[in-house]
Amino acid sequence: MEYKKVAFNFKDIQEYQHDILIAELAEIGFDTFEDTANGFDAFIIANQFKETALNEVLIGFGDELQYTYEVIAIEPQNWNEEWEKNFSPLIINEDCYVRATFHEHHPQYKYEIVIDPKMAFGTGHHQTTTMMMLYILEADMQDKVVLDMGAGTGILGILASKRGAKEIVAIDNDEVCYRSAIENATLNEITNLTSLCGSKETIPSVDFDIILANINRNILLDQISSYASVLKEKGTIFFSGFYEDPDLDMIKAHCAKFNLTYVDHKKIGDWVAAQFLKG
Ligand SMILES: C[S@@+](CC[C@H](N)C(=O)[O-])C[C@H]1O[C@@H](n2cnc3c(N)ncnc32)[C@H](O)[C@@H]1O
Repeated sequence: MEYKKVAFNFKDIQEYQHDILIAELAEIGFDTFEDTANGFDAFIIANQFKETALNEVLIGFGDELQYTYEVIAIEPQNWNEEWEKNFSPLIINEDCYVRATFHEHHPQYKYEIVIDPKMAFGTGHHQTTTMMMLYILEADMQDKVVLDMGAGTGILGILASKRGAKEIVAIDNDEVCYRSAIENATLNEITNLTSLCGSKETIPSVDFDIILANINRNILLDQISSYASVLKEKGTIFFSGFYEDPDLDMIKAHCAKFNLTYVDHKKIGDWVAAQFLKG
């Protein structure tokens, strides 16, 4: 997935202006923001970036804001190269071992997952993936029908399968991830995972027992109603890809509109994962 970064520099931006601007940028598709010394960087999927929309937002501030900005294309990262350079096998909760094809096989672990990430996200090392894996390890997965939304490498669906899930539908809107999930399922001899390329409109009309979605706050807010409509009564959703403040409260409030009740959440570093129950 190609991204663009818009690097903003401000002269004396007030906190309330900073918050309003971020909220308005989120409305036009920016999904991640990182504060910098003199402003912040805002990230957007490259083909969603429209400079006219950005300028309309900025014009709305009139003379209140003095700023400069620069639009920078972010090269798609070759996660595989990065991973091979830096990756060591990962152990989660003592019984789950994630390794690459070039690492040694260790049969003593109850759940061994082999991942070849190529350009897809999902090796278990990112805090959001780790927390989702912890939820999967704690949950009852036996015979469950699972949706893995924003599947990346397919790591979450693969773990769900190894924990006894009956059927997994993995969906990603990135063609590379869609193929990566198929390849990784094969590497792990998983035969009950179907990988689909698409987004919320691709979700099949199946009654899911469990939904896994590690994406980002804005996409989750946009897709929660679709998840709620295919989740069984008393089914569970595990979300990640967002921060505690203000994202968790926004997600809780939106879930409540669709009869999804907050159960609990985990936090590692700045990242959060949360569990909701239908009903
Ligand atoms: C943070 S990664 C998570 C990957 C993996 N599930 C994990 O937990 O490590 C988010 C994934 O969501 C996918 N994605 C982003 N927007 C999406 C959308 N609208 N519909 C489906 N997938 C999306 C991205 O391509 C990416 O692979």
